[in-house]
Amino acid sequence: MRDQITIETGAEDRPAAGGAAAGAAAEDGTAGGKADGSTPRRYLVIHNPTAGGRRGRRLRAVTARLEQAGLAVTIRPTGRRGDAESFARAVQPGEFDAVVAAGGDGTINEVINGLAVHAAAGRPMPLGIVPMGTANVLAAELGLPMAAEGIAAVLADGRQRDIWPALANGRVFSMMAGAGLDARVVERVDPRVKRVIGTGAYVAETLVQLATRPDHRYHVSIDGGPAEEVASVIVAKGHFYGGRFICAPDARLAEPLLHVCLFPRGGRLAALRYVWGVTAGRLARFPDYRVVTATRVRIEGPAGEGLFADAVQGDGDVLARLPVEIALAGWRLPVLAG
Ligand SMILES: Nc1ncnc2c1ncn2[C@@H]1O[C@H](COP(=O)(O)OP(=O)(O)OP(=O)(O)O)[C@@H](O)[C@H]1O
Repeated sequence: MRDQITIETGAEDRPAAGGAAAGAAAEDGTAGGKADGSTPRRYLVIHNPTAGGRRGRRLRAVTARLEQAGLAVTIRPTGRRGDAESFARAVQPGEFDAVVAAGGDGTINEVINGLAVHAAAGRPMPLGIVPMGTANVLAAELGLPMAAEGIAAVLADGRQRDIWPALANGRVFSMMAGAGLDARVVERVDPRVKRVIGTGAYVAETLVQLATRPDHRYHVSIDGGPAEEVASVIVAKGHFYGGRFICAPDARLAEPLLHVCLFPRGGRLAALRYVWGVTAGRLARFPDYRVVTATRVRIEGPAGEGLFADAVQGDGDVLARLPVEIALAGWRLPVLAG
């Protein structure tokens, strides 16, 4: 059954769009495909070959298992930033039964932004995930396995769970968005260092930012209320942050609600204390730290003051610039997550 895996090398190799409409999301909660099994389910795998220090072996093991399970897999490698989103957006109704993002949280975020077009139009295309990044926060939040066998089993099983993404100035995020220290770290972290030392690169960049950055203030308005001044803010859709740290313990992907994490105190010492609180799991005990639920958040900040103070990170990449309007996207995305 070797011919059930197609690996594309360039745009000219891509099959024409179209094909039988198998239905993106079957009513039984599994990915589409004919009930009698006569047509193999077709998965498009969008692969970032540069993600996570090139964990290509994991993807090969996953696709081999999907092939054994009788699925038709098309692998479409990205060539540059933005490709993953374009590939996902270009999928035609009925062309594939699911789109699988093989990469880190940045690539998954791009694929979700591409799938947003289908979901918003009422034709949601299920998302699958092969976690291949540094932190893999979304995979952790969904409780996905990290080994090839487990990943393939979840994808082949086809069972779906709905998540409620959110928007930051029109860009979709699934896990979290933030302004302040973490956004600056995301903007400044060196991808080459990340490839070598993994999540340690974020720790190193956080220390650099703490040592060098001036103290910026941000104004956060929740559900149209009065603006509150903070040093940093994270708007969470899931409860994990930056790996397996927890900022918003009650945030759930399956709930259409934003959890706004407010870090009010300014200054380097306070920032260091918050970083320690997050990494040591002590944040909830800080009397000045608050988490507020919301459906709409506006963040204004030191736009134009330089030093990357106006970056807004979403799912671990810079997604927008301040001022930013954050709100629920208003549509659900089915995810192959067992
Ligand atoms: N072929 C490519 N070449 C360069 N950049 C790419 C390519 N494909 C995707 N990207 C971009 O690279 C960025 C990082 O990718 P991704 O998140 O998948 O991997 P990572 O950085 O190793 O993992 P993590 O986000 O978990 O740290 C994303 O923003 C994505 O848009």
